[in-house]
Amino acid sequence: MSLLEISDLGIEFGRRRVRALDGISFTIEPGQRLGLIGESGSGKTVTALAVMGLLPPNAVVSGSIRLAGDELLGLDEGELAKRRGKLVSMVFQEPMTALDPTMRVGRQVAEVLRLHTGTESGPARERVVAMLADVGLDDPQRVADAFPHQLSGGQRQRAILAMALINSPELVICDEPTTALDVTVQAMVLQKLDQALTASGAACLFITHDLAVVSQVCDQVMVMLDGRIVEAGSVEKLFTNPEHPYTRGLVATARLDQVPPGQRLPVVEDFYSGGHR
Ligand SMILES: Nc1ncnc2c1ncn2[C@@H]1O[C@H](COP(=O)(O)OP(=O)(O)OP(=O)(O)O)[C@@H](O)[C@H]1O
Repeated sequence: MSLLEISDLGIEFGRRRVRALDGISFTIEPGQRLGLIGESGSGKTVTALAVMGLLPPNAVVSGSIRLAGDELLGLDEGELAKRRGKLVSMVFQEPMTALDPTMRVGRQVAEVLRLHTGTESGPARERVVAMLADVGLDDPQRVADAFPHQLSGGQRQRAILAMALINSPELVICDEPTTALDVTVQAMVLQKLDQALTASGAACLFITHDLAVVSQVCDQVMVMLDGRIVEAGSVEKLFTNPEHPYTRGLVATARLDQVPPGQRLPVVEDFYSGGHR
């Protein structure tokens, strides 16, 4: 049984039923890391939010999302909340919006642990500090006692990683987790993510604009364009033998070995107007 099985997932928004996802299907096996790459507005984030059960109320969803064998579509908020953080967790792009500015970082990570395991505060503190150390924070006691604004962007993003990993979820969804960081910090956070995923054996859906980033974390990748998956395969195959014209355009303009981390992919307009074929 696949860990995540998405079949013919469609999402439309609002009364005018604007289509954001057009019947996509894919699976993630336990421990597998799958990249989802595509330009802004192609539907990457709505795919992630659908799996988390966090779509806004004006979203009309069709198809099927099975996580660990259970159909998620149609579950009530209580059932979805039980799975969030424990079975599946998400790392968002902007750590400042994911962290509560008024609460010390250690307490925020401990809350996620307590919510799902009921761990008492003494042992929770120990687990939290150990987890902060695991994601590469040098002074985990100090970080645990700090408020978010007292940390650097890279430290905050690693605290978010700790929060996403503390309950050993089976699937971690990362939505542009390092886009807001500068290049050297980005590389370090990706390395810690890679190590933490390897240590826990968690699967990962990794959303990014960035060819270089996807190859650091994933071996399989899907290319999304206008709410559809237009190509999927191993990172190596995609970059050596891309089949879809859009993917060919991406690869032609951004050879993987020449893309510095942080560089954005060309957008579709560049492709159609720039003669990348
Ligand atoms: N709450 C909403 N109401 C209406 N339309 C929405 C809503 N959220 C997303 N959309 C639309 O769904 C489509 C897909 O958006 P999505 O955020 O998934 O793109 P993305 O690929 O993640 O882009 P980015 O890389 O910029 O985050 C877009 O056309 C967007 O305008």
